[in-house]
Amino acid sequence: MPSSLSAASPAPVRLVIPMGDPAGIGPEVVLKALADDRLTQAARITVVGSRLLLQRTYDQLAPAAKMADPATLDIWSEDLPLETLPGGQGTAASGAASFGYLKMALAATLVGQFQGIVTAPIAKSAWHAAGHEYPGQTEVLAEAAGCHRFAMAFVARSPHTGWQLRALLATTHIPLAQVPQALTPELLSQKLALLLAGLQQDFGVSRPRVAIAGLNPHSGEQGRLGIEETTWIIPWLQQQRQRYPQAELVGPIPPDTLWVGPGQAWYGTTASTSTYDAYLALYHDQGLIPVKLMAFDRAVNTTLGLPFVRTSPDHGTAFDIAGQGIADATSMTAAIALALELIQQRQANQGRLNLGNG
Ligand SMILES: NC(=O)C1=CN([C@@H]2O[C@H](COP(=O)(O)OP(=O)(O)OC[C@H]3O[C@@H](n4cnc5c(N)ncnc54)[C@H](O)[C@@H]3O)[C@@H](O)[C@H]2O)C=CC1
Ligand SMILES: NCC(=O)COP(=O)(O)O
Repeated sequence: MPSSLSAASPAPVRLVIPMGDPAGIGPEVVLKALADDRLTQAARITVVGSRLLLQRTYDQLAPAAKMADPATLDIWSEDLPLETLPGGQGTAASGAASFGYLKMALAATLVGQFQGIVTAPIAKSAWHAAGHEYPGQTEVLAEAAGCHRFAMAFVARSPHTGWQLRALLATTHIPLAQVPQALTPELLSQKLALLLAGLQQDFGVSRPRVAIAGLNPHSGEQGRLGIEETTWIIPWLQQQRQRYPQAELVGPIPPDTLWVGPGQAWYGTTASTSTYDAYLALYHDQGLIPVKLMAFDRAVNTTLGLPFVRTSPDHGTAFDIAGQGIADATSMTAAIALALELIQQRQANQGRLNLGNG
């Protein structure tokens, strides 16, 4: 929990949480996270979902787990017949419901009712079954905000050392075979620009140091194990160094050794060889395997480039354990806490701008 959270913010921060797939662990982790008074005192939080389901989740699980009582929450309820939800699997009905919650939260955020959205997990397969062919929530948010440049980043603070891991994925939900075609100098330039802006504006890092992964084993071993590094990634990186003299851009680092420094800094096992303010991974699993290995219980997914703050837990709907009361809400709690931090940081930036203009 960041120490910067305070109930004494100048204006109450307003956050909205679409409840995610009703057949997954979203309702449970939302109620567990909202049992933390530090979060509910620091912001006015609205949940968009099914009041009936939240109540049923509370009635079934609260005796054994610390949960917010839905009666005490601000809930915008879009109720659905609970008998249409077979427990523990995503369906067209659950996908339609979670899509509807997201759209409702988004519409209210776009007209300024909320400064941030914390999305609980949805199942892409359930969305597709319901006819919503989006790769994920990120693309729905970006499209509605009219945002063509956006990026998926993961942030986690080590409970062992306090070090903050930040990783951005250059490509996300596409088949692995499409990654080499999808990766272009233009795309990487766009993602790097978003990362540097996010580090400076949202995380207060004025002279960012960023490590950029290679694509191939050993970063191509001088063309013997892949040619992308020599044909364009290394020349592209040279250009970016000239473009951003205030930043230190290191790479392409062999993708396996890239994560040695973060692992050491995360666990504090040995003196860290080298760490960076952020890591730019070229595809989903190149970034998310190490992030989840270190921080599955607490990493937060955040979207850079949107006009509002968006965070989400790093885990999915966990249909296999839904309704059992054993879902860990640490990542959901961290997602709400990070949203509050980012909103406070943006308010502080705005305050500085206003003072400068005055
Ligand atoms: N933020 C989001 O909306 C995300 C959604 N997904 C979606 O979730 C669905 C399931 O994806 P999976 O790959 O199975 O990942 P998953 O994260 O739902 O589950 C992976 C494993 O981790 C466990 N797990 C997950 N969250 C947990 C928690 N809070 N506490 C305890 N155990 C937990 C599950 O029981 C399962 O064994 C997919 O449809 C995927 O699209 C996946 C990742 C993020
Ligand atoms: N692997 C991250 C993930 O699935 C989250 O995607 P999104 O719904 O936040 O776009």
